[in-house]
Amino acid sequence: MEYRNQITDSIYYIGVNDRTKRLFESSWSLPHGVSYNSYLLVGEQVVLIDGVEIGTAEKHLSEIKAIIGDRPIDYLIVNHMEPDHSGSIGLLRTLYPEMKVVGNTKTFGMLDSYFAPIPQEQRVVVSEKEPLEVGGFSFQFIMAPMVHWPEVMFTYESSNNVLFTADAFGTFGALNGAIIDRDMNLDLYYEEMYRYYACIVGKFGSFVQKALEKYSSLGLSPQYICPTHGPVWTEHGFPQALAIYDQLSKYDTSCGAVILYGSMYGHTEQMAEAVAQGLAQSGIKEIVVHNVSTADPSHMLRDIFKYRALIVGAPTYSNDLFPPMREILNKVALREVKHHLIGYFGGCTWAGKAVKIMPEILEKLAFEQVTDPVEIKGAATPEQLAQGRDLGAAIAQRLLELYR
Ligand SMILES: Cc1cc2nc3c(=O)[nH]c(=O)nc-3n(C[C@H](O)[C@H](O)[C@H](O)COP(=O)(O)O)c2cc1C
Repeated sequence: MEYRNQITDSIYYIGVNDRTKRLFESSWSLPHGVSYNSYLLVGEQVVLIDGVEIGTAEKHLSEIKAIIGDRPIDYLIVNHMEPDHSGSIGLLRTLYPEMKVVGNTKTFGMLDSYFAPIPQEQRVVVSEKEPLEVGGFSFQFIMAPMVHWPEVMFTYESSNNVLFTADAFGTFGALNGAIIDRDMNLDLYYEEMYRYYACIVGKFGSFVQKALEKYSSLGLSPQYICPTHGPVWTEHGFPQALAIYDQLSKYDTSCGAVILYGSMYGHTEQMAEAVAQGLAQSGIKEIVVHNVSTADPSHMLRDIFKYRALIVGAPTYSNDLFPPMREILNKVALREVKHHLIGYFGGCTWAGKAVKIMPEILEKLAFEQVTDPVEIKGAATPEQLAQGRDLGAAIAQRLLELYR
């Protein structure tokens, strides 16, 4: 007998795993793959909630066919227009030309920019005040703007008591057999959630907070929470997923430090080691050191979202800051990371620019600078290495004050 991933009597999981793509959004590594989650509601009428990335559309369509055969899809609800979910809409509309498309006004603005115009009579424009009753299902819509993109909305289906949350509560990691959280070991998905949040949602903390407040004010207690990536959540795993999203969107961090250094010939690296020693000798146990030239940017961002202190060090390069350091600091600035402690150091051989340029970049981040920078020319002297250890110790002391 064929197996289908059924969540309730009328809701099927029809998402697709992608273990081929190497970089999500052409930017973020996928060592454990990713799932594009999509849901099919089969009642008196058929309702599809979100689609998949176009490269995986064939698998998605064959699953739809296996469930509904020749029945049409009557409605497509679009919670999120990012092409990893909306990429297959053009194809779906070709195959199901009568299908009505459900979205808010912003959704339709985006649909019009990506696809051939949808006839007016097939557009169902919804809002928080305009629920939708179709096919024996009762849908309510909760706008969640900028929980990644401006048009994002959550859809609540009350007869099944299921909430569809677009990218919110999503995580990297393909689904390896099981779909629902209670049927799998969640360690990997929670860990990947930090990386997913930092890279994908990280800039929009205040919007995530607003969406979480709205969700809690509605007093819903859904039996399933269905995001567009990663496991389907129940009361078994959802509290921890919610806690991670809440913590990260408040920029709440733990007592620890991330050292990012760039180094071509090892001199700046030696200073990074000294700073790490200073932190460790002062009692900080959570210390992560990344070489910006070789580290995965998603790992650096994840760790910056986890830990309170950031210490950066790089050499001067053609009268500028070593380019890989500029790149990662741009990524940090883009995410509007808040409430961090900062320290920095740099090097040169003839005219030190790195330590002059760094404050211009770091100023925009508005982090708390704990102590003066350390600058080296050529190789660090024993005194300069001691200053590096002191820099680490000063940051450790401030961390310990904050997390006493
Ligand atoms: C391509 C290149 C460009 C550099 N440009 C400058 C510069 O503009 N000003 C300067 O004082 N040093 C410059 N340096 C020297 C480095 O800043 C110096 O060698 C530093 O110690 C390198 O640190 P590292 O050993 O951690 O790589 C340059 C070095 C290289 C390889």
